[in-house]
Amino acid sequence: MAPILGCVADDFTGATDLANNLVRGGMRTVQLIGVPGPDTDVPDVDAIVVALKSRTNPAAEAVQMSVAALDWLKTAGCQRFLFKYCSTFDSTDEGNIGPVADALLDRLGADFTIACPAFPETGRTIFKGHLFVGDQLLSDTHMRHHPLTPMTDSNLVQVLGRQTERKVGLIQHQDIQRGVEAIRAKAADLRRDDYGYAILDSVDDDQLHTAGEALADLDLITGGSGIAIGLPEAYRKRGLLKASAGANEVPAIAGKAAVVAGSCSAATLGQIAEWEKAHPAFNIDPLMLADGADVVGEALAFARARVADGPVLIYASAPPETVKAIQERLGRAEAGEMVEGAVAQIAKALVDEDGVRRLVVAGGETSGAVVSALGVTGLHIGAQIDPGVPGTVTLGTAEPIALALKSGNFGAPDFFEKALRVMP
Ligand SMILES: Nc1ncnc2c1ncn2[C@@H]1O[C@H](COP(=O)(O)OP(=O)(O)O)[C@@H](O)[C@H]1O
Ligand SMILES: O=C(O)[C@@H](O)C(=O)COP(=O)(O)O
Repeated sequence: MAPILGCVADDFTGATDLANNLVRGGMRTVQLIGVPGPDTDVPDVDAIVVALKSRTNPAAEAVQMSVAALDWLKTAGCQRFLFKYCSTFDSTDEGNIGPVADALLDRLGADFTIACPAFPETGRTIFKGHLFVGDQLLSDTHMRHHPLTPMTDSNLVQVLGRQTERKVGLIQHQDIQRGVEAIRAKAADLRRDDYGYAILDSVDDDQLHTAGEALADLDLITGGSGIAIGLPEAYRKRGLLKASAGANEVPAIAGKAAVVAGSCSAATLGQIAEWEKAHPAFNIDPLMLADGADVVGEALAFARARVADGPVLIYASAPPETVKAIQERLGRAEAGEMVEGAVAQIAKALVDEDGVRRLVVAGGETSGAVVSALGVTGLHIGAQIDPGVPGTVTLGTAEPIALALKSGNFGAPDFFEKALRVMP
């Protein structure tokens, strides 16, 4: 049977977040890393998530990768598609959410979709088109200082409107409260009035379940992982998805453990502080890296002296004022790439040379760099560690590795310890 849903995710942690919600709904899901080649076997699953590292690429590149992923998913037999981006709508006025969604709509010959980054379980809600994180508007949170995609406007109608030529409308809270038919009617009205997109309000999981039922037959849905929570049940009602127990079963992996972090998000900084209370940690200084010091070698020496006795953390993460100063000296993209490269090199050496088989990575871009360096081609999705983050087991590596890819913003303060305790 062909998969029901084909997904294109704009970063690797985002992809596991989406896969986690599909698995929790009972859909057998595999995550593939990068655009699959023509010879890649189509896994026997209900959903495939193609994880790209396209969130912060130039828009034209992100479009090209996303369309290639869509084409592969179409060839694999998928008939419905989902474009997954960040629940904090990480993007700039140049893209990449608008340009990629436009290109996917064009490729599918579709003229309308929704945009809904809501993920209430992690505090992301949308009300009257405005995105909240917890009790604050997005633009009042630390996201306004994000190293790559600072978010300074919470009005998603405006934010997406600056990224696309198509008209952007809104399906409001009260329409969703009125139920499935009201949502469909509002979507039909907007479509008739030549709107290409509707931002979809959603303040809780019930609304996302209602929206999932209402919109499950769109060719393309766009949003965060929350928009997927209503889809498995909608597919079951349509007879597309059979009851599937054990969608999250993966093998257990033994071996040494490490954590690497390149995320500078508030949640990660809190998790590092919590970890440092009881475990060893090494801080990478990007300015020393830039000066040519052997920071990678020092980090590895630090880890090698300790990893046989217990897990170690290597991190580049720093608070906003430090990141700002570093970016002013090195350039935003240059600093990001350099740090990602160093963290990935360290993770690869720990796996290849030191027997690390249980690895936690913090940060979306950072995860992309690490997963690419390790040669991972896919991930089996296991049970959830914290909302938005499942344990996974790698495909394509010489030996399977238990991997948790943590979005910067996700996870409780004790996430690193918990992940190493509960992941397969
Ligand atoms: N100290 C630092 N100074 C500047 N940039 C940094 C520093 N530490 C990490 N970075 C970069 O910041 C970016 C964080 O993005 P990401 O890994 O996606 O984290 P998040 O999931 O929190 O957004 C990466 O490109 C990373 O290399
Ligand atoms: O939707 C989300 O918030 C996450 O799935 C996600 O995409 C996070 O991205 P990073 O913060 O860059 O890890």
